Amino acid sequence: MTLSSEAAPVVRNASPAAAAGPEHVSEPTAYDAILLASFGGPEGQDDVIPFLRNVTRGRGIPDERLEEVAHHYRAFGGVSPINAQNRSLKAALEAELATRGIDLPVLWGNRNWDPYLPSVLKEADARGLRTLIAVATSAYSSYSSCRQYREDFAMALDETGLASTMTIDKVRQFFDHPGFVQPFIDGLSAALTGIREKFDDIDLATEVEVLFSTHSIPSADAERSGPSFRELGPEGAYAAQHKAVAEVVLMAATSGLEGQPDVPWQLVYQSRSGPPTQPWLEPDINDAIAELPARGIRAVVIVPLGFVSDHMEVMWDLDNEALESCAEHGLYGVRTPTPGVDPAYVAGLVDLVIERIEGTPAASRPHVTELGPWYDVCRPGCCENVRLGFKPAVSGLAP
Ligand SMILES: CC1=C(CCC(=O)O)c2cc3nc(cc4[nH]c(cc5[nH]c(cc1n2)c(C)c5CCC(=O)O)c(CCC(=O)O)c4C)C(CCC(=O)O)=C3C
Ligand SMILES: [Fe+2]
Repeated sequence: MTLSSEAAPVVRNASPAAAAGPEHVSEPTAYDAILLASFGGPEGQDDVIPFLRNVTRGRGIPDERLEEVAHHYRAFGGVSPINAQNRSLKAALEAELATRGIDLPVLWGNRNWDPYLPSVLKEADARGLRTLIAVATSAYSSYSSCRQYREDFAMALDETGLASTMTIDKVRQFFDHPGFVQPFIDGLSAALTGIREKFDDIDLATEVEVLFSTHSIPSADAERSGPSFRELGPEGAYAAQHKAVAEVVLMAATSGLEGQPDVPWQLVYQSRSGPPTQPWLEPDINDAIAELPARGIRAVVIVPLGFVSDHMEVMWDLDNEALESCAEHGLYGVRTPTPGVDPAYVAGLVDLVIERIEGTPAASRPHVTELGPWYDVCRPGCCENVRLGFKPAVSGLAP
């Protein structure tokens, strides 16, 4: 069943089974294909401005301003690492599905660059694939990392005329799924061991700081992240989810180290954009780094907790800018890996699809924080954008 496109604000294209399920978990569903949905990125210098126009569409940002953002991409030949990451991830998912004997095609579509979502939906329709389960390359709850994907699915269904014949559900936000979390634990554990080997006199409990870094978002978006009925503090589900995962990662990474040191840590934000008058989540990672020497810190581990793979934000804002900030302040700095195509992560994404096919009860769903397992179908008002206004979205419940 699909609700008509005029009927907003309502759930559109969430399968009736999904909408009817208990609070967290939808009914078992026989999906035809996985839709690997991502942000997209330019693949050459000529793509950069058209890509940025896509990202900022509807916000009237002049090309001159876009050129300022473009210099990150220009420095890498106009090529974002994100598409190569997604091609690898698609291949890894296909290999994992084949190993498990699961016959489920993986379609890859982006919000902001080729292959665009509408063309992928047309292809799916032509192949008779009409009940899709989306895996978005984004783990946490916020407008940019969840709802905007759901809105763009709804838009693509409208644009292609498939809204009444195709269903797009979406796996739960997987910030606390063990498959996503494990690569961060492994990376942090290796980095701390490496620091101990490099500086044999260093005290991990007083001279090292772990900076868990994620994308900053407007404070107004943070406040509205997650379902409106959950009291998760003024920075909403977005910050709460990151903090909860950071604690788990730190605990697991240090428990294997000799003496189980209590390593200081904080959640920091990066890649802020928007006008300076608009409040975004803080502290910025570079400001946080500047404060560290005065507290006797000698080494910093940057854990890119908000990123599923090596995006431009990781390559530029962390490896270029943040590690440079460390050097400027006389700090030894190291950045740990993103999940990328780590086998635990790939297997975890497949598990997230299987739990939807099987309708696994909430109690049996893996999750490593008290906040999860997150909802199969977004709750009323979830991650609404107060700046850009209401748009219909799939895979969510009406207020
Ligand atoms: C939370 C979050 C994620 C993580 C979730 C997810 O992974 O989806 C994310 C991912 C990404 N963001 C990306 C790139 C960009 N994001 C922009 C702008 C913005 N991002 C925001 C937030 C997020 N963004 C916000 C609140 C804005 C301001 C726009 C607004 O007011 O709503 C702009 C416009 C220019 C600018 O404003 O700087 C660009 C070019 C790329 C591709 C990188 C590559 O090529 O590797 C990726 C994966
Ligand atoms: Fe972004």
